Amino acid sequence: MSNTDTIVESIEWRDDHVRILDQTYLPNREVYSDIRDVGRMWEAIKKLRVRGAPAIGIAAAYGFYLGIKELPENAFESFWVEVERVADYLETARPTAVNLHWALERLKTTIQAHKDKDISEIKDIVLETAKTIHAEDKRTCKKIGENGVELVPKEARILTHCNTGSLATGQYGTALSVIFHAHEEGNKLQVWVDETRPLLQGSRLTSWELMNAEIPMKLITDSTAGSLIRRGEVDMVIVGADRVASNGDTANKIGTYPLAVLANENDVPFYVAVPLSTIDIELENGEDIPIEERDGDEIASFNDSKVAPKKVETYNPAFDVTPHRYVTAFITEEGIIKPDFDENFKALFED
Ligand SMILES: CSC[C@H]1O[C@H](OP(=O)(O)O)[C@H](O)[C@@H]1O
Repeated sequence: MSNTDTIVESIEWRDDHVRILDQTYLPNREVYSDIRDVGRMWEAIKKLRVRGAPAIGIAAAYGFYLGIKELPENAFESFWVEVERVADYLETARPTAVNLHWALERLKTTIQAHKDKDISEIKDIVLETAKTIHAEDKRTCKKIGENGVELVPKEARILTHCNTGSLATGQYGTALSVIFHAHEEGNKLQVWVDETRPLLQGSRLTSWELMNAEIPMKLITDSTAGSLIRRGEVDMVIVGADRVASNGDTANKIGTYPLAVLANENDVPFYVAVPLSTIDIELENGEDIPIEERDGDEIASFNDSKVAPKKVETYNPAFDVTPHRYVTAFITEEGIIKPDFDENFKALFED
């Protein structure tokens, strides 16, 4: 068994509930939580107990099932009203990662096609579709990793931002899947891991995943990345994404945009690893991507102790948008997508 097959799974359907690895406790404790209702799933997504665009989509799909599974089976009209309400409720958990919306739309479209069936059958279809979305994502992320290996030099110093590993997806990850697979192929890697303030997905989660996989890495502050790039100590940057517009403008964790500009300025390739489920093909460009603004206390406190004066004013956007001109290529399950992104993405989405 290759060591990529032993990579952790952050979310799992178990008989009648969802089991998640609660990422807010990592890396110090591996705490698993059983989620049995849609309200708990909404809270888990909101608090980043489960996080990362693909994982959020999978979690929302299971959450949707949890939200409808107890609905009465003899009240047809109110069932369909509740279906919309549950989907709308889950959509409010986090606005930027398009996978949340994509998964819910896919579930609603699927059951619309079975409107003539009994409610109990429709509930079963929802659960089966959620499991399919989950299984597809594992295969998709493995493929992203396999496709990305061709871009990784035999010896490479790779910089990455936030967490894009198995924890952020069904398994393997996106940008980290490329790193896992290149390592598996025998490439000599060293990964620069941005800590990724304020929630430290890099230091807490990416470090944990890479050390578990025994991949050489060094943890750095976000503000160190620029001088490493300037000094020629970074051979490539690979990040994930939360929403990609049809022209290639990319929303990702805050701090991605400056990395892209610095990589471009220093002729370092900047890659975005992303499943097609994160591409919002209806969106013309990145201007209208909703950017989640989170509680300022995430900046003003650390481990429940204040690191800023009481009542300090804050601004805490969780994502930024990188214009497509700074992206060298996208690494997807369908292969490497180079400019013109508009044309090439549309070709991928043609029926
Ligand atoms: C593979 S998607 C990972 C993506 O999601 C992260 O955001 P968050 O930790 O807030 O869910 C970050 O933007 C990653 O690139």
